[in-house]
Amino acid sequence: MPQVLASATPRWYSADTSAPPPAALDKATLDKLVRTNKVVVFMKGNPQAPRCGFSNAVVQIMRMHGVQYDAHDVLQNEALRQGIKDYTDWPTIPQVFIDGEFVGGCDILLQLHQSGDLIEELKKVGIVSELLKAEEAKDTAKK
Ligand SMILES: N[C@@H](CCC(=O)N[C@@H](CS)C(=O)NCC(=O)O)C(=O)O
Repeated sequence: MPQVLASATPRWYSADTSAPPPAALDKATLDKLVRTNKVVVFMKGNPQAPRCGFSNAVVQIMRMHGVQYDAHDVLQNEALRQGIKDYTDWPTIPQVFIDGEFVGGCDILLQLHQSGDLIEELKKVGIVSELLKAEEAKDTAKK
């Protein structure tokens, strides 16, 4: 490559494919991470600024239910990004855990939300969904 072009190559461009992929986080670390709260979400970005539409959808669903959760931004940590995919054998982000158990990604969470099963899953771990509270308040007002 002529010198002038080489020096004009943007710093983020690299044709170097010999760099090793980042190590994935180990199972023991992830076992702990998925239990830091009753609900844990691995996402792109954070709840205030999701950086992918699927992660944003999960945030919106959690918000509707008024759920407090721990969110881990995989874009800040490549070892976490790969580690969580290996851990669940699930190829994509976001990933949602309830009580340490893998629930699924955005599509599954949306299905659970639409069927009403998310309210039940949350109830099992002692979380009363804001949607359930609103329904109950409506029923009480009718009586
Ligand atoms: N249908 C998936 C959509 C999620 C998805 O396709 N995520 C992609 C793009 S954000 C992904 O994580 N790709 C692998 C990666 O970025 O590491 C779901 O239900 O969560």
